[in-house]
Amino acid sequence: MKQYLDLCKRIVDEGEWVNNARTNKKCLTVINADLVYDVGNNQFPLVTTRKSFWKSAIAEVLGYLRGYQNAADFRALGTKTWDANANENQAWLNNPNRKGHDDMGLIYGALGRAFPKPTGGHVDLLQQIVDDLSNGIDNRGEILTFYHPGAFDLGCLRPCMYEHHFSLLGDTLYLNSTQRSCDVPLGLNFNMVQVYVLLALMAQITGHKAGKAYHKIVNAHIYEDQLAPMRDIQLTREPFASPKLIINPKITSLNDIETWVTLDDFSVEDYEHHDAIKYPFAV
Ligand SMILES: Nc1nc(=O)c2c([nH]1)NC[C@@H]1CN(c3ccc(C(=O)N[C@@H](CCC(=O)O)C(=O)O)cc3)CN21
Ligand SMILES: O=c1ccn([C@H]2C[C@H](O)[C@@H](COP(=O)(O)O)O2)c(=O)[nH]1
Repeated sequence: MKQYLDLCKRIVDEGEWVNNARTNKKCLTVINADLVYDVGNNQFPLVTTRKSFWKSAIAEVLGYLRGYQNAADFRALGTKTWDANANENQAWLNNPNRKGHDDMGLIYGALGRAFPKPTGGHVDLLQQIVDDLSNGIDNRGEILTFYHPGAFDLGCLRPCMYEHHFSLLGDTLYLNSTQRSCDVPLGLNFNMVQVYVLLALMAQITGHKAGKAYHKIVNAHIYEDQLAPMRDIQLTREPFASPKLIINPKITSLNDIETWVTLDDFSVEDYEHHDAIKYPFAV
């Protein structure tokens, strides 16, 4: 939580204004931030200086792992967070590749679970990584990537957290996640939860202890209309102690995640937080 607040404060104190053409908004921006989550010791990085809707964040991860590409599937899991990008973004609405209402196109897991090969066909990157790690193999390239520049015009948004690299040291699993662009008030509140949950789940289903997750952010920004609530409300609040995330121990395989896991398989204990803050969302 402290590292999150430090980053918010750094943007407010040292950020530079950058015009963003896609959203037509200005962003107060810094380059490079490195966050670390101690997953092995259950230091769940949930924001406490406002109410965090952590279930939505986990629903997004489950959708990515299942390769979903439709906002209705994300809603069925329990989050509406992809509705606006699927249905309100004018560039995507005008794109002839969009297949109707709620279609998100080739994004995130749709790529990671079926990455197109130059020679034709696809590779299921996630299944390969799960198989390797389950057999104790780390080939120094256990990389789940959602980044495919040739597919940018086939999806509603380029992936923000675009790469997750897993590593084994003995029986401990580590994760390095890379994010190219980060909406710190809204997106990062979720992305910290997601990096944490991804390592915890992958360790659980591949039979390893979870170590640390290292989260690299390149462009970290606050949109112009989010600055006042961040600076004048959220940053004036004292954080509470970190809560605990509990994951159903019956989740033991990728197939479980694909077939029966729901948000009921996750709970948070001892979550003390300040009131909700509704930040504007840039489509
Ligand atoms: N501008 C922008 N920021 C983002 O963080 C973002 C995107 N676009 N587009 C793709 C996804 C969608 N994400 C979202 C979308 C909405 C919320 C949001 O509205 N959060 C509210 C309420 C969440 C709820 O009730 O479930 C919040 O207070 O956190 C958060 C992340 C993260 N990503
Ligand atoms: O997981 C996510 C997804 C998206 N974001 C934010 C980062 C940016 O503010 C927008 C994406 O806009 P681009 O023009 O494609 O950079 O969404 C996030 O923080 N986390």
